Amino acid sequence: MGSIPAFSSVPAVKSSLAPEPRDRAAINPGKLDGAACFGSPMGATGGSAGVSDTTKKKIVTGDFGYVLEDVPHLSDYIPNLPTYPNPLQDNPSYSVVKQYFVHVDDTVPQKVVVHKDSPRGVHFRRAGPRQQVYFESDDVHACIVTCGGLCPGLNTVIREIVCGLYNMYGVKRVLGIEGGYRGFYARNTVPLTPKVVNDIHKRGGTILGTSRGGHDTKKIVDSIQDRGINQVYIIGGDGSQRGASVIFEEIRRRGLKVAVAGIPKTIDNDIPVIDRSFGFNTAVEEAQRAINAAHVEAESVENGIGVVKLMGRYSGFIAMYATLASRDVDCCLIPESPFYLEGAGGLFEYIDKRLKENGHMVIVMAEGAGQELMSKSIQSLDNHKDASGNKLLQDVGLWISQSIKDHFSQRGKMAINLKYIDPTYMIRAVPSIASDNVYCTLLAQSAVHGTMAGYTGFTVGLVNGRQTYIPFYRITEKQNNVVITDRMWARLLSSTNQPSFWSPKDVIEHKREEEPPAELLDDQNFIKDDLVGIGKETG
Ligand SMILES: Nc1ncnc2c1ncn2[C@@H]1O[C@H](COP(=O)(O)OP(=O)(O)O)[C@@H](O)[C@H]1O
Ligand SMILES: O=P(O)(O)OC[C@H]1O[C@](O)(COP(=O)(O)O)[C@@H](O)[C@@H]1O
Ligand SMILES: [Mg+2]
Repeated sequence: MGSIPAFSSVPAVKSSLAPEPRDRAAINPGKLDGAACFGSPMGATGGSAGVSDTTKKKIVTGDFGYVLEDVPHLSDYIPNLPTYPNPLQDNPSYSVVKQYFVHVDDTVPQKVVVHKDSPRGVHFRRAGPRQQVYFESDDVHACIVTCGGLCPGLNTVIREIVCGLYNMYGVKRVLGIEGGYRGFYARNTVPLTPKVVNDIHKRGGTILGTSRGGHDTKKIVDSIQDRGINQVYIIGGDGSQRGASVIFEEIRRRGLKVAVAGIPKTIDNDIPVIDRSFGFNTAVEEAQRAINAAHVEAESVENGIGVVKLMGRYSGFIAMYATLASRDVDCCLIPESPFYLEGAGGLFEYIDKRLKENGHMVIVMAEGAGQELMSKSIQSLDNHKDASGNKLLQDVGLWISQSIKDHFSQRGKMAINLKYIDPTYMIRAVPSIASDNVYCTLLAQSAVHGTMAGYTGFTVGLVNGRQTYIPFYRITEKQNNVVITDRMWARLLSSTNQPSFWSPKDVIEHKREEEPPAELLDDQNFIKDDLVGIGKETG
């Protein structure tokens, strides 16, 4: 891939102002607060504010430690782009809304818990419709692709992108790319209209199909160019967003007027920055059915043990929230919290104690938990990867079930009755629940508003209950994991009463390792405490 023009080629102040005409304040005459100051030509007036022009990152700083991690805009690399009035201003449904258009300088803080002297910290651009758009409706040729594993809500996002483009912006040409990234060059496409997508949110899966692997950037961008596509909507997880990022970079390198938007999808909730991923609540809800079944089976027999394995290759959020929601679970095992089987404080000792106390127990495991404990022969397959490069795991549920059975039969102490339930694919193949459907709608509409306004190279995401545009690198640079020194994991430990499998010395050392750096650009897990947070205001 050739070199990518850095933002340094863009005049500093323009890069923060370009997306909106300067008479925006007259249209939305709300009082500008301090955060809005960077939007005025602050660089020219001096002070501490300025735009970083040394990297591809579009960082804008303001007073009192204000930082905006902004997203690229088509006008960053294509000069003199014309703008058009947003057709929404004539839409009867929206025209009645007071200040429907988002103010040019609206941004959303990443950190909402602050002290009186805290710096204002990192912000993201607020999502939503802009007064001016960079595409004429008739000129838009959009495409949608779904990549990676399934997740409840995929069809809802597809539906709402199509309906958002049609109904809000009068866009008539939307193409579905079938079968994930490779579909751009190796599969068919399907025209998408509101009629075609009308009922799809009631179905699980994705009507477009999906795949792992098959990301050939050059072929994908050639196909985008050949088909005359100018808006690309990519629905997928961390891998897909990495793919979206390189597609965006190649598009920018070629100087094409093509906006690229990512809609983050992960059943595991392992994407950082965002409050939670769509479909996650549905998965947690569906997992309750398996846990209930395990509980019924376990409590109906003597020394009954129900083992449930849930998704979570590297992050145990589904297992943690399903456990907290259920209250029938006696032990939850996740990849982030190492455990051991034998000896004092180990799992076998706890099972023995729990069965003696209560006569039955339920264990919930994330599939990535305890991988390191599995026998050497199983671990020899450890380096096997799927087509996207994700580590292939062995069935930890089967292994732990067998280990528990072996342990109790060898000692001849206690006859146990163990039932293993593996609902892995059932929790992600279902249609999304109502709250996820609403969430998917807002994400899809935010993505449409963003691309129409000329933003590109962004992922749309909920940050502190607000829709935002987040630069790709923030989504892909690290993984969201359960922090076992956070309050949420402590809540879980106290609800199950399971051992932490940690010595006091381990806890102190772990806390030290997890100590968040004091600088501004850190990504603390402050919001993860309230991850489910569906009661928060959105939009
Ligand atoms: N670093 C990367 N660069 C480009 N494409 C990638 C990268 N990582 C993954 N992809 C592509 O993204 C798609 C989905 O990735 P995958 O890891 O399977 O799922 P998810 O997006 O849900 O994490 C696949 O087509 C894969 O080839
Ligand atoms: O068997 P598949 O389709 O590869 O999917 C299984 C895996 O996908 C996951 O759900 C995560 O995948 P994504 O990153 O695509 O969301 C894991 O929890 C699970 O191990
Ligand atoms: Mg992934």
